[in-house]
Amino acid sequence: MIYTLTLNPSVDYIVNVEDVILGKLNRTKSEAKFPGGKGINVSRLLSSMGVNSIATGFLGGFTGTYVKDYLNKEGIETAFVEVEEDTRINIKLKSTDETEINGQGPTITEENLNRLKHQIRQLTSEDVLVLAGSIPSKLPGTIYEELVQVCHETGTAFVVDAEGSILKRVLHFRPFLIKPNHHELGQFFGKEIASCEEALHYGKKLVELGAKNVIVSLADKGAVFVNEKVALTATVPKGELKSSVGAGDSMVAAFLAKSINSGDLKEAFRYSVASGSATAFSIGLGTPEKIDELLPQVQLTEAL
Ligand SMILES: Nc1ncnc2c1ncn2[C@@H]1O[C@H](COP(=O)(O)OP(=O)(O)OP(=O)(O)O)[C@@H](O)[C@H]1O
Ligand SMILES: O=P(O)(O)OC[C@@]1(O)O[C@H](CO)[C@@H](O)[C@@H]1O
Repeated sequence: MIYTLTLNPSVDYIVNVEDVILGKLNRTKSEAKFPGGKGINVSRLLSSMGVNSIATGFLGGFTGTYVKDYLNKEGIETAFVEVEEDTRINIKLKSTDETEINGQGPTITEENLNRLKHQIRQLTSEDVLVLAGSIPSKLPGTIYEELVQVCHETGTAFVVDAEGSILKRVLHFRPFLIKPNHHELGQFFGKEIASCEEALHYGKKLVELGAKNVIVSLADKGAVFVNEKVALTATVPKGELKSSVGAGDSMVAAFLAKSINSGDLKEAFRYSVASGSATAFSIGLGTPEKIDELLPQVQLTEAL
């Protein structure tokens, strides 16, 4: 079974305002809300592709109930640890630019955390754990490392989608997949990374440091894939950017779904790029139909 772990889920409130004027009353042109948080987005995308997963992490209050009910209505099994305070609301403001304001999230007690650790300890070598998103400020900064250590002991394959400083701590445990964007990759190496060539160069270093498969996304500039056997660059489909929220998570979900079903990692990468763009061209997550429509625009080139 695939488990997705979102330590700090959210209700994403996506508002479209024509021209935001700070310090004034602005009215929305359109608005939408969705359950959010990176692991949750992975579960939702997997579900739309017919792949089951169990979503876990911490949820609380009326916003937590909204997230849980929404997922359950979509047929996604949940195993969240309930916390007392409300799950956060993250504002995604789409105007001429995209602006995000992410909340801090609820307090997580030691007992809450122990319950989660106990859950993760029950996973086996038959399972895959996707750890995605930031670590809430109330939790120890080493939590991913601790959980990944448990996966290492139980033989559970794991995927990490998180910022560079977190990646640094987990690479030696040999994640099945990591998916930094070019900013996160740059943060990892203390360099600015702006092209697919640079991303390939540093992506290969992540493989040397322990990652089994690495995808680096560069938004509309392309994406790269590296493992011990191949290095590929991909073109990215052209279209109207509606909201990139969840685009990276959609890449992770599609790669997992395809690689588990077919074992063909190149095709999984191609599908993953189409999936990222399907979401970027949608309000909310992309659909399998949209992914299939965009797939012909994703061309792979083997890098030397
Ligand atoms: N403007 C765009 N045009 C086409 N595709 C895009 C665009 N922006 C994002 N994508 C698609 O989404 C994928 C992920 O985008 P990006 O590199 O912004 O990742 P990310 O920063 O992890 O995303 P997120 O917004 O979810 O945090 C890209 O590889 C691409 O397939
Ligand atoms: O605050 P974090 O955990 O870094 O990111 C949370 C978040 O911005 O990421 C998802 C998109 O990837 C959204 O659904 C959610 O609001």
